[in-house]
Amino acid sequence: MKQMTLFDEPTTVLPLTYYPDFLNKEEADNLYQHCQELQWQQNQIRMVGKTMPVPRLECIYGDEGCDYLYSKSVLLKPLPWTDALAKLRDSITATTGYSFRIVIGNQYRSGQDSIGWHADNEASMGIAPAIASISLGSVRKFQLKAIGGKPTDFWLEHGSLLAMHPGCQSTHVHQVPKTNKVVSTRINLTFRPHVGGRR
Ligand SMILES: O=C(O)CCC(=O)C(=O)O
Ligand SMILES: [Fe+2]
Repeated sequence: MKQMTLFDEPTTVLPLTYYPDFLNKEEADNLYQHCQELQWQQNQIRMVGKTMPVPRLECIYGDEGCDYLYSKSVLLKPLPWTDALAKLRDSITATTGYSFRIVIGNQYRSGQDSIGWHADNEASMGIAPAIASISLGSVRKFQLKAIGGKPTDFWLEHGSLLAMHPGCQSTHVHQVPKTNKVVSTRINLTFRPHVGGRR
């Protein structure tokens, strides 16, 4: 007997959820303004024996003592939550059901700022972390692929929320590639859990 199929092509279920209109235009514009006043830093990363500037600006806010070390070389020490970031954290928790202890900001100043293929699997976030990210400003391409698989492209819009579910960081990697298109600033806020520190 011929097997019935519902789809012409095999479909893949991706371990993320995209909410394009998580914030309305006014909320997103106000948050973008607030983010411009955050304490952005130009950090240095050590890779293959060389020290180089991280290709974006970064900032971190969160619970006391929730330090975050990535790529074994960049140590981020959280500043206390601002009211606006704490409010945003709570509304993301209300939508997704996930809890967060820190938020890391990325500021992509131009198309030459980027983040390469990686998974956010630092031990400080615990096992199978859920990560939620808010995008503001210019739209940039975000790619997600299963390890050894082909990328799926997402265009992360102003005011959108992307939730990467538990397990995503073990099975998939993601990036925001450089682009030669003329793009202005994009700000991304990634809310993350943390196993240490004080509440
Ligand atoms: O800018 C983005 O959308 C992704 C940022 C990211 O992957 C990270 O901070 O780990
Ligand atoms: Fe990431």
